[in-house]
Amino acid sequence: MAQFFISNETKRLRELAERKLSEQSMRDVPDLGDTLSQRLVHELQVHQIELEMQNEELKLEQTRLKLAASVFNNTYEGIIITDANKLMLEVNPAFSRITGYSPHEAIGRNPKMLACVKENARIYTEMKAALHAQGCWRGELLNQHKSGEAYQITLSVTAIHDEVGKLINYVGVFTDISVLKRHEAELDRIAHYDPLTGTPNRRLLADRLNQAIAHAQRSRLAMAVCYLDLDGFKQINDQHGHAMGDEVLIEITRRLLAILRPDDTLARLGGDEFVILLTDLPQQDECQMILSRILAAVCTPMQLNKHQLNLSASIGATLFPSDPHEPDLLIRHADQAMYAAKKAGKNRIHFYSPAEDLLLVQRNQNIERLRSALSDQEFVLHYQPKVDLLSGEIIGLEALLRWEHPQLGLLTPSLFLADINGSPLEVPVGEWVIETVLKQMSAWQTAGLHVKVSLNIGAAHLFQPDFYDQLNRLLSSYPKINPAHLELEILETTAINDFAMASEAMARCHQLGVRFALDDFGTGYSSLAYLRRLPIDMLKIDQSFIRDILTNASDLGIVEGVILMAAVLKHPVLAEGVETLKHGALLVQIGCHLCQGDGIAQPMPAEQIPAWITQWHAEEIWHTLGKMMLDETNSEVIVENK
Ligand SMILES: Nc1nc2c(ncn2[C@@H]2O[C@H](COP(=O)(O)OP(=O)(O)OP(=O)(O)O)[C@@H](O)[C@H]2O)c(=O)[nH]1
Repeated sequence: MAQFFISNETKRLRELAERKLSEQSMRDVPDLGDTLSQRLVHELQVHQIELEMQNEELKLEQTRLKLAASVFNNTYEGIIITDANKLMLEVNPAFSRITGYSPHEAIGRNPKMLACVKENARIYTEMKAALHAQGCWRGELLNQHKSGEAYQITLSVTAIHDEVGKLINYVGVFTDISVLKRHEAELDRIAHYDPLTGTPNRRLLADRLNQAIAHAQRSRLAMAVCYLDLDGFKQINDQHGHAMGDEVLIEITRRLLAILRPDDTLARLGGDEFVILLTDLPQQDECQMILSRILAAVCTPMQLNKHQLNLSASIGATLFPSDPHEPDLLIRHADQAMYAAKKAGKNRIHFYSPAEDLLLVQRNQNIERLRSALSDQEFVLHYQPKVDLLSGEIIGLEALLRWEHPQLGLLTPSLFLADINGSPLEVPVGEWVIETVLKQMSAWQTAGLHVKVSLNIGAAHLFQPDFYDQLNRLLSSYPKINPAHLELEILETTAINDFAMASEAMARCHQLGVRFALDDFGTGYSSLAYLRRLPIDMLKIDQSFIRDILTNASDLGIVEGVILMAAVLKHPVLAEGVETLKHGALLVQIGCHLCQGDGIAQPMPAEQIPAWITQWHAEEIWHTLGKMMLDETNSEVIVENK
């Protein structure tokens, strides 16, 4: 066969030489006639041209080969040439650089010696099929350096056939892409993982949640989306610094991962908020069990930098498919349930319930409506007088919130205050109340009416870090008002449940001159020791005790006890909810002469106050109370007491 090509090549060269000679002869060769010598000369000339041409072509070929050799030797890519049996015939220097094997160690062996064969098993099957069908393959493989270190390559393999189609060689060209892969992995890590804890971030959580939902649908086992938020984490940052806060988050992550199974997911959404996906749950009990273990793990005291920290968490959970919604909504439901756990007192697990959800939706609508009520100035304040039934003195007024609803008319707080409390509206509404009261006091003062006013302050408002500054700013803008004429009423439960915060906030505001009253006194079963340490100027006995004192001996007993307690604490005491003058008469008799209630005056708009005051002084009702006690009230009480 080679012979065939050689003679063909010879023939081609001869023809070319003949043609070249005939062109030349026409120009410069003298005509020697048709003799033997002429033919010989011709033959020689043709042969000479033939040799020159061969020489030329050899030079060209040599240049090409040199170039090919230079590429083979200098290219950055590793090159392997094998025989048809895939045994290496030639490798280039880049091969040795990448693989760690010298040509001597490689030649005669199968290139699989370079690879992590087990990891690449599927790829080899694909490669074999592609080489068979298309004569080439391109893809990625995991190789192992002579030193044992794994590295990733892209490889393209081409099958080489001879002129008649017989497979004679394979040529493989490969590049080490480990650095590229490491960069890729780094970018992936940055995009999908939380840098502090190394757990998936929100984006990866979305992927995992989709997978978990698909898995739950296939397996027919439930999946739980759980939202975990540490309780009081801000305080750890504030007390011990952000770096320590970070360490807490890392330690919490470690504890949670120790409990979760490999198929579960722990993601950090930011701050102290984590989402946990629990898969393959036969029932809710199982979920409850795992979450209880998680809660216990969070609560186990933590020793960090010589400090012992006691943490807890609030967890909300929802189960798919009983909560059959899309991923975003499942996370929102778990978040809502977590919020309910916080509201119920923290350090607990709460499961999402659609009925609760409905209530929440309604509440959010209500809050939105109340927000526009505030901006549209639909809130008003009514004022209820507080009097001394012994002297007849008006000791102050309590400002009470009302909503002048455009359709429903005047609404009392029992219809809307629950929606405001604990909502983002609590502070702005509270600030509106303080400002409106100060404005009103200022207007009354200008009209010659100097009267003390009290208002109710919610816990969330009082505990705002800038409450003192805000109050100070407001008081400064009404310099004619004596701060001691402003009284802030806080609930007994607020003061006691958050005793440290409450006493600190109250003490600071006290320095401004404002006074404090403890509202609903008696409902909190508070210890006297606690109450004694609060800067209180007035105790208000809750109206629930007052309402039935005329007919219920035990209520009367309680009120007598409360009055005694107030005396021990050396604070003035005022009875709220005095519905009739008879109640007032009895209260005076048992030692409480400061009263407030519909029996004296109902809450009224500010503009009616001056007229009421005039009338109160004119009627001098308090002078008749002593008679009332003797004639009627006493007898009723005595009957009951029996
Ligand atoms: N150390 C640290 N703190 C962070 C990080 N990201 C957010 N925070 C802080 O985490 C705190 C989250 O506080 P919240 O969850 O709002 O407050 P909390 O005190 O836990 O209150 P409750 O959840 O109601 O118990 C805030 O003080 C943030 O400034 C972080 O990467 N590291």
